[in-house]
Amino acid sequence: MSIEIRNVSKQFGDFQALRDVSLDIKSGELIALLGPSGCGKTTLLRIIAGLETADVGTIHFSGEDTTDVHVRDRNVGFVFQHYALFRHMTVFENVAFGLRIKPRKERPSEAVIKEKVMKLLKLVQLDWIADRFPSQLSGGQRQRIALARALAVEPKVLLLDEPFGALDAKVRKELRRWLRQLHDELHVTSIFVTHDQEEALEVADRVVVINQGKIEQEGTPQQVWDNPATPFVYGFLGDVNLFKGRARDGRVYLDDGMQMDSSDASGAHDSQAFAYVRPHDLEVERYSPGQNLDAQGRPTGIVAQLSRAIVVGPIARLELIPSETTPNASNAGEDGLIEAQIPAQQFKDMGLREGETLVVTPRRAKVFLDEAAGI
Ligand SMILES: Nc1ncnc2c1ncn2[C@@H]1O[C@H](COP(=O)(O)OP(=O)(O)OP(=O)(O)O)[C@@H](O)[C@H]1O
Repeated sequence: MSIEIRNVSKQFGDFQALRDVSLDIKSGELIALLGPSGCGKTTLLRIIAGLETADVGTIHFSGEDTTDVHVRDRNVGFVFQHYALFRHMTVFENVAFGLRIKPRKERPSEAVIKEKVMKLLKLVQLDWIADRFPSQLSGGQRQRIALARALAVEPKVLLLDEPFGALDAKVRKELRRWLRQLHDELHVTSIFVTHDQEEALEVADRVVVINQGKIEQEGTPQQVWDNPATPFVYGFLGDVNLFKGRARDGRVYLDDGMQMDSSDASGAHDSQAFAYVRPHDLEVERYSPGQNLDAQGRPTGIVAQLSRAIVVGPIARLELIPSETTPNASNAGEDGLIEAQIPAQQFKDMGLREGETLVVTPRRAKVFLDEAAGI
């Protein structure tokens, strides 16, 4: 079943939770709604489910307006972060619940229920604990049972609200891989709410980034990662250094003294510029005088002191303090640090030591201009 969301807005008192949200979800797609706490993800999910009504806008399921369709007739399955399984029922009975409460005419026979529940328990790889009670399960097992229970009534749409939010990192990782495999088998149109960018990028066919009730960007995980459309998306998708400066005629002059060409700045006359550089897109070299200048004597990298190196596994995370900043420079992180990431092997081969002076040069930067701030 496809879902068409058109111009949906929702207000709670004075607070605008959703602003003119439009989104098309294809049948069988797995979509991640990604955004910070309070951005409106759950509200959108609840409106799709019919648990909440939009002030403005419509939701269509496969072209059919759902406005007057009651939540129980929408054929939607849910899994929430704290999905309370019925404590007094076994795993088997929990999964069978949705089938047993169907009206008599639609209710399957006991034999069919048994077959179906056991098939679902096999699918979530928990058929061996059918007789246990929820209190005897781990958190990850409980969420898999919650998913089996949601799937028992063969929903056309599956809504998952931070389903792995309460679990530890290792189990989360296992379950998200497992959810992806399950989705590839069943192809139920699914919407997955998360504030964890890694989870969204790994699981979804398409990621929808939401901020303050508005869609900032939508696209495949790769599109969104490679080309964040706004500073917000850049910042939300992972660690990033922000360098401020000014841009003129395709060239960016950062407050740290570094300059670079950027096609993002081609139309700039004299605008404020914000250059975003991911830690692994910074090249790190040992400093020697004059070495960070190009043929015309213009600085291409930032001279900085290595204040801290954290080497864990294959990656070395370097924290650097820029040496030459103009008085009003407020660059990189809020604490003024630049973060670079290089392979741990390179770190060892270079024999870097804390306190050394290095040069960091962006291999790749995305520049956003604030024309309004131009002179
Ligand atoms: N019934 C309600 N009454 C008043 N305000 C509400 C109601 N439901 C949600 N809100 C507000 O709307 C905003 C969006 O809430 P929502 O639950 O959609 O956010 P979210 O992105 O899912 O956040 P989280 O990740 O923390 O669950 C929040 O500021 C919340 O306080």
